[in-house]
Amino acid sequence: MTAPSKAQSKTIKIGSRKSRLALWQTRHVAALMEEAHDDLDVEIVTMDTLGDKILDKSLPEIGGKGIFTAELEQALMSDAIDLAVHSLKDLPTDLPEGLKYAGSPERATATDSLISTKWSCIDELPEDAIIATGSIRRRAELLARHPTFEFRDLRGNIGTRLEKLDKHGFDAIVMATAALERLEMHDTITCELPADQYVPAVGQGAIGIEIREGREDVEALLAPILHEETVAAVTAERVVMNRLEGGCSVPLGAHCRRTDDGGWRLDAWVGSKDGQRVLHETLTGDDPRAMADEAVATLVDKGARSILGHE
Ligand SMILES: NCc1[nH]cc(CCC(=O)O)c1CC(=O)O
Repeated sequence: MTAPSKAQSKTIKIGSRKSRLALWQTRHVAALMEEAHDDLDVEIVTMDTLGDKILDKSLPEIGGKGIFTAELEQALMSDAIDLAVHSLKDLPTDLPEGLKYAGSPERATATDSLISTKWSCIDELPEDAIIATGSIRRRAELLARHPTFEFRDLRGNIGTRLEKLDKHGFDAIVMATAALERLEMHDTITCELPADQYVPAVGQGAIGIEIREGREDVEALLAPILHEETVAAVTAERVVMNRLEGGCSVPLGAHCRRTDDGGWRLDAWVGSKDGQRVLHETLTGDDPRAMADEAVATLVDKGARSILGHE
């Protein structure tokens, strides 16, 4: 007998970072699991990661993969927690030996949004606008279309970032739409940047659940809360990132979504940090995984690796 009987109450420990967004996402997963299973007790275990502790450096400066995940991964490895909830965007594609990406619930909005108290949207910004963003992808994508914009680094949790907008006199900041929606700060959004022009980060807007390999018990509990379409889309995006060796330190975006006719569309974007050299592939079809392979092959053919600085 492997499945616990329904009458037996089971406790599952979910690991989470402590930020408001991380806790929102973890509570969301906990609620979905409790809804899907009678007699499941969910306990949330919070911890700080390197990315939470070091706030005075940019992400590429801190360097390395997994700066938001390593501490949670140690807890997974020792079974101190049964699953870890991440922003999928922060979960590297190559995971430590013995751990795996278990899937995602339904994705929220994947786009980036512009927030400004001075201007009504991106095309209204002055030529010398000062934009704050910690993301080299956002910077490169904005520079590709608006080469005269100036940039300032921006780190910290969402609340801190919003405070800095007026305090430092920035013209705008750019953040993930999903984060603002989840924290009920949708009102602060000045405009959403269209995903077919400003291609979002791989996995943006999706929650990623990580588990230890061999935990079939946890996989069985997760099965009813996973969203097939989301997993297919983000898996294609993660293939693009993995093949192009893109972490958060190279300007790379990939966005896969269903189209109105029931097919799929994949946008893959790579650029140089200054936005001067850009490749953007758009594919449609019915197999996201195959479309990812094709996008990578085309991008590599057109020189993606040299643009990203890998050769
Ligand atoms: N790297 C930080 C991070 N990781 C996930 C999100 C937002 C939520 C998401 O994309 O799912 C953010 C903030 C941001 O990009 O503005």
